[in-house]
Amino acid sequence: MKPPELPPEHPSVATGGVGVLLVNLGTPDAPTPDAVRRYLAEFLSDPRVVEIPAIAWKPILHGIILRTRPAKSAHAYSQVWTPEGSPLAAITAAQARALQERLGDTVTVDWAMRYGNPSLPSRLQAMKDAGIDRILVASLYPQYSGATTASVMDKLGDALRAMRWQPALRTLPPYHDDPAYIAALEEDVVAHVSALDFTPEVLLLSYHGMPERTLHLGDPYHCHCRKTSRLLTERLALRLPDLRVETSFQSRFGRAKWLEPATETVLAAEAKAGTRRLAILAPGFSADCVETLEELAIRGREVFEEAGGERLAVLPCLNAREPGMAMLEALARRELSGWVAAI
Ligand SMILES: C=CC1=C(C)c2cc3[nH]c(cc4nc(cc5[nH]c(cc1n2)c(C)c5CCC(=O)O)C(CCC(=O)O)=C4C)c(C)c3C=C
Ligand SMILES: [Fe+2]
Ligand SMILES: [Fe+2]
Repeated sequence: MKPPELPPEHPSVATGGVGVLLVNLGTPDAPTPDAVRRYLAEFLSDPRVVEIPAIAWKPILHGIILRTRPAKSAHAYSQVWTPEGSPLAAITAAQARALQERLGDTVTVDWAMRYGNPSLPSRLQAMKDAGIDRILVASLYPQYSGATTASVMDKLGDALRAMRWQPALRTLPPYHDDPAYIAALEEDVVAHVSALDFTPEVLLLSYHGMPERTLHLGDPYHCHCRKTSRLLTERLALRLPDLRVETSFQSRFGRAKWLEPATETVLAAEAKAGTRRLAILAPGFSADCVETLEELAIRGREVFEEAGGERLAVLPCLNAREPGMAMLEALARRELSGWVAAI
């Protein structure tokens, strides 16, 4: 039977598209104190990130932190800023372009940030307006934590609540122990370590820290990090048998106890104990950012060298290079199954 014709004044409606929305944490729009203050105000007001009751936290945030930290952080950002903007945004955009290439034009790939720009609600709406009504939201956090993965889910819920006509969504599960992720890290570490002009004695796997309390409250983040380290260590033992692999947590914030050991403590302790050549990898970051390029490669290096270390290599994150993109393609194809015929 012929479908009834739409009345002539009916607007055309785009539907039926499938998309992937890559999401990362977010970053300031510029390496200036004002832009950093705007970014930190949004980020540090998220109760998933700072789990202190608002009545106690707001005066500290607005009275102290947002008055002092933006200038310090803006200096850190200005040391790593690129012609394409913040490294985190530039690399996430490059990952989206590379994934688009790999998936072909049956799937539309876009990217968004949890905090700052391009915002998650704006890109979700833009995809829906373009007729993409089945969307895989892929948060680029291999290890689950309430502060990251769950916060993206909260924001998605907020965005959906404001939409009359919602797209169907799928979300990428944490992939901390996925063989494709471990294989990408293994391949990348072996390639980078073999290309160094020195042989590191130690590979330090440095993850972003979290308040220790979150572990006791049931957040699986610490276990996910430890499992990634264990699986990667097992693989590397076969390829680089003389390399000792250690794990640490960086980026401590505030006065509470954070997960240990702290990266800077390990860097100093290793150097003092006689380690002269060390490589660091940050497997929990899918893209290089201020935490790897400034905190590890600039400040971490100072700590290691001041304690007697001689050579430090900060290995790049998976970024948009082949091993990491092959992994993202494999994860995306798996999660899109049934939505797209044999892509
Ligand atoms: C209570 C504070 C913070 C928690 C908890 C936290 C968790 C967390 N963060 C990442 C990933 C990134 N964090 C980045 C920067 C950053 N993180 C915090 C604080 C907490 N993070 C601050 C204040 C900042 C800004 C920089 C600074 O002022 O020191 C970044 C880099 C962003 C960039 O623009 O380059 C990433 C990525 C994870 C994975 C995580 C919990 C697991
Ligand atoms: Fe952070
Ligand atoms: Fe940091």
